[in-house]
Amino acid sequence: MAPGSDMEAVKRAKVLMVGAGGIGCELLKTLALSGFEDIHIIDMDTIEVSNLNRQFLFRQCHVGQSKAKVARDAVLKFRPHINIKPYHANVKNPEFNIEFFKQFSVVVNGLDNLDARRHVNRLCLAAEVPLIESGTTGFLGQVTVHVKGKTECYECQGKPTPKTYPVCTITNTPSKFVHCVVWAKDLLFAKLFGDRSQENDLNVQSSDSVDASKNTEDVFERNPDEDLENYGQRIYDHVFGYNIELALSNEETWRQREKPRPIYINDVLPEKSFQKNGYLENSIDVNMAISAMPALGLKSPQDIWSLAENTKVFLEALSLFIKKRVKDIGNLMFDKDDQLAVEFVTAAANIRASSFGIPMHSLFETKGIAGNIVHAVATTNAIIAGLIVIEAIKVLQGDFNNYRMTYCLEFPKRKMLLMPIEPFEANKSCYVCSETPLILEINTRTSKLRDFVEKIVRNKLGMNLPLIMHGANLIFEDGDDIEEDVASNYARNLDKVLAELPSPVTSGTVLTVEDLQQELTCNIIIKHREEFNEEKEPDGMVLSGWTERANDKQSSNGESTSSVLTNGPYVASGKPLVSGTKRKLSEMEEASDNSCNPSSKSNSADRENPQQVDDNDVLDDLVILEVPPEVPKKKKVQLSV
Ligand SMILES: Nc1ncnc2c1ncn2[C@@H]1O[C@H](COP(=O)(O)OP(=O)(O)OP(=O)(O)O)[C@@H](O)[C@H]1O
Ligand SMILES: [Zn+2]
Repeated sequence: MAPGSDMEAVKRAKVLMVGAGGIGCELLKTLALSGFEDIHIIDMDTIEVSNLNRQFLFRQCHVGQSKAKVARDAVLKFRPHINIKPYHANVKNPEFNIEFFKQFSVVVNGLDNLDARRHVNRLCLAAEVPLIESGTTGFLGQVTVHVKGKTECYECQGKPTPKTYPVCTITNTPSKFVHCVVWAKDLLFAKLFGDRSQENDLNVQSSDSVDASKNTEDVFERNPDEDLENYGQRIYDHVFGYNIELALSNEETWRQREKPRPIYINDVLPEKSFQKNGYLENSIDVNMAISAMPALGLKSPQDIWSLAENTKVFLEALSLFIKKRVKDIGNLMFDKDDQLAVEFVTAAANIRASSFGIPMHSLFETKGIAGNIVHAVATTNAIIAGLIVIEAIKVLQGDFNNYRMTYCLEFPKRKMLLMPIEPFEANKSCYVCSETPLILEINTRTSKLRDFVEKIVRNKLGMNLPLIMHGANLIFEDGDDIEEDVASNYARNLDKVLAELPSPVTSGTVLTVEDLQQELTCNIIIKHREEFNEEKEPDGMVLSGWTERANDKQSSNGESTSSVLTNGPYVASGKPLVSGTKRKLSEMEEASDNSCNPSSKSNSADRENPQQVDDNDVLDDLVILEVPPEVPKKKKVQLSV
């Protein structure tokens, strides 16, 4: 319960809690027990069995029900007289507009993805409602306070891009198991079962291998009269045998690297023992999740399968997708909760690993890597929830001098497990909370409006329902209520290159991009540029102006400083809130690893410092900096007395 003097503000407050998962359950309980009496909850999910170990407001009997509603009911049992209003919905829905947000005294987030966090940040800014943000990953966590006009907004600091890898490392020169998993998941799985119209680097081999592109054009298509067994073997031999042979033909690549070994099915299963086992014929219990393992006698997800077992799982899973899930093919995205997908990816990653002399892993481990899973720690969620409530109370009291962003560390430093830091002031060039224009370097003669909308407006700027204007001309708009002829006009525009739009976009053009729901407007100055570096600038365009980089340099990292944290990972301020799901290979880039250059063999051992959470490459939800921010160079908020 909040101290007596705080109680009035707490009792009167109307709180919006977004997300009723790991942090949200703790938060709702702590809010209720601290004296809050009017709480609205938005969560779009239903309860899953896997939530029960830490989302303690939920029980087995609630599986399948709305998290927001069940959380409300659970808390009303011990605080029956308070008002809790649940919304089983996506916070990005239009009903949660600025007017809706304005009714609240404070918004508290218990979310798990960047997209929703950015959206809530924008609505809080527009509605002028204070926001308390939070995030946890394993033992690490953080809480930040965002009050318009007083502190930075959630987006004032650049969000780190998730851990990424150069395309050539994935396609040609994997050196770690994670590279094989990314290949299996984002290339092979996507190629066989995903949207075939999407670009896919699976076939990229050495640039001089003319045959590669010729031969691989149709290889993933199943011929109409081809039986499943032949198809599976053909794919196997192509990706693990033929493609590796091709890669080997580029001798320069292997001058300083271990050569991979091509693997053909006849080498692994000379007797075609999988046929004898009847792997294609096993009937599947329709009530069970479709799985390749039972028919092959593989029981434990913790076991590391042999090459032969991986080969059988590969063939069986491929066959099951075609026999049992043919409707999904063409639309599938890898999902860590899809057993058959995990089996296929595990097998494919292991076979590739074996080819490159990389140790193989179990299905359990592969699932963790492929799904970016960092196991949640209930106590971290509880600590973070407590800190959120403490900051919410300060915000309600207007106790501006005492706002703190707080980091929860894995190991105590100077006997402190929680690191409180004064909040930063707003970044004057933040495109979200200031009006600074952005600059986009782009090839206006080759890039289509669609590329601009997808890569910049949606991905980089996080806009939900964008509207794009060139002067007074509307060139694109998204929404349900657009008339048919206008919509088909926009659709035509999307397929045009920028310079050939009805009002041509060329160097010097200023585009205005708006999201009315988020009440966000940005001006983007276009600069034509002919060429881009495929590895370093995979989008084929570069957005700047928002001095994310400058901030990074200024802040912490350079001058900041507490020696307190020097040896350990440090959770960067305001950052750990990046979603770690479904990355495209085209977005992949790993700054320190330029393995495309054959002479720059990456020294993975150097990078495998167990102190840095880096390696298993599973920590996408949290940003770890190697240098701690003690005395941030970035200006702190001027505290008024
Ligand atoms: N756009 C959104 N609108 C509403 N709720 C959201 C939105 N995005 C995420 N959430 C909710 O935020 C919560 C985050 O909780 P948490 O991180 O514990 O994830 P989880 O889905 O419960 O667990 P896990 O990902 O480990 O299975 C989830 O309940 C999720 O439904
Ligand atoms: Zn900002």
